[in-house]
Amino acid sequence: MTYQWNPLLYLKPESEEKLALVLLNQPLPTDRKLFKVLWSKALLKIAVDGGTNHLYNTHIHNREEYLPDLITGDFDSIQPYVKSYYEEQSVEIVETPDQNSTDFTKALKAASDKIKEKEIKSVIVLGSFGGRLDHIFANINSLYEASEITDAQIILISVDTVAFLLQPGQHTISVDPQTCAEWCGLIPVGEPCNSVTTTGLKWNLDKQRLKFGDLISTSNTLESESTNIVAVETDATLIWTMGIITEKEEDIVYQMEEGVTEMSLKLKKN
Ligand SMILES: Cc1ncc(C[n+]2csc(CCOP(=O)(O)OP(=O)(O)O)c2C)c(N)n1
Ligand SMILES: O=c1ccn([C@@H]2O[C@H](COP(=O)(O)O)[C@@H](O)[C@H]2O)c(=O)[nH]1
Repeated sequence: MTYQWNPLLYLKPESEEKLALVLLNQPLPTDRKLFKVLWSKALLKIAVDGGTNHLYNTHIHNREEYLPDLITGDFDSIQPYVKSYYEEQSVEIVETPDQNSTDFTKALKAASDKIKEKEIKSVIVLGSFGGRLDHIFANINSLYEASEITDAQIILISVDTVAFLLQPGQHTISVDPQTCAEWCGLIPVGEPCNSVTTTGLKWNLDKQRLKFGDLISTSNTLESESTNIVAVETDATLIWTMGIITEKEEDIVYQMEEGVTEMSLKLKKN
C-alpha cells in the first residue's frame, strides 16, 4: 500500500486540510505561531484532562474565544473550577474512567465518530513530547492503537518535533526546507523491520534491517536541497520523526495562576 504524508501543511494558514487538534497535558506553545494556526484551522478541538487546565490558564483574557469542542479524561488532573467553567460554557464533557488505557487513546475513541462525520484527515496532537518518559512512550503506543480507532492520520507534535507511524508499505513524506529542521529518524519501536529502503536522506537505507540493540536510524539528515520528498519502503511498522522549525509569536500572554491582574501581566512582560 502507498501512503502520502505532508505533516507541515497543517502548520500553514493557507492550507485547507481538514484537521482535528488534541491538547495533551503539557504547556501550550502559545509563544509560537503554530498554536494559533492549528487552533484556527481545526474543525474539532479536544482537550484531554489536564490539557484543559493549560488552555484555561493560557487564555485568561479571552477564554471564550478558546472553547474546545470536547473535553475528555479520567479527570484526575483537570481542576474542578476549570471543569465547571467549561460546563457552564456548554462544552461537551465525556468522562473516560478506564484505567487500562491512557486518556489520550480514550480521547481518540471518544472523538472517532466526530472525526468521521467531519471527514477529518489528520489529528494533530500537541504536547506529545516533553514531560515524563512513560507518557511519551504511551503517546507513541497510541499511534499503534489508533489504526483500530480511526482512519485519520495521527501526527504527534511539539514545538520542535513531529512523529507519526508508518504502516508496512510505501510512504512519501513531503519535507520543506523552510519549516523542517535537518534532523530526522526512523525508529523501529514496536517491532524489528527486516527491510527498509529510503531515498532523500543523507544516510539512506537499502533493504536494511532496523532493530533495537542493532541498527536504528537516529540523527539522520534530510537531503532537502536536492528533493523535497523522502521516500520510505518498510516491511513492518516504523516510527518516522523529524525536526520542525516553529516561528515565535511577538506578544506572549501566558499565566498559570488564577487571579492575575493587568498590573502583574505588565510586570511580567517588562
Ligand atoms: C500493566 C498495567 N500497567 C499500568 C497500568 C496503569 N495505567 C495504564 S493506562 C492508565 C491511565 C493513565 O491515565 P493518563 O491520564 O493517560 O495518565 P496519567 O497522567 O494519569 O498518568 C493507568 C493508570 C495498567 N492498567 N496496567
Ligand atoms: O507529561 C505528560 C502528561 C500527560 N501527557 C498526556 O496527556 C494525557 C492527559 O494527561 P493527564 O495527566 O491525565 O492530564 C495523557 O494521556 C498523556 O497522553 C503527556 O503526554 N505528558
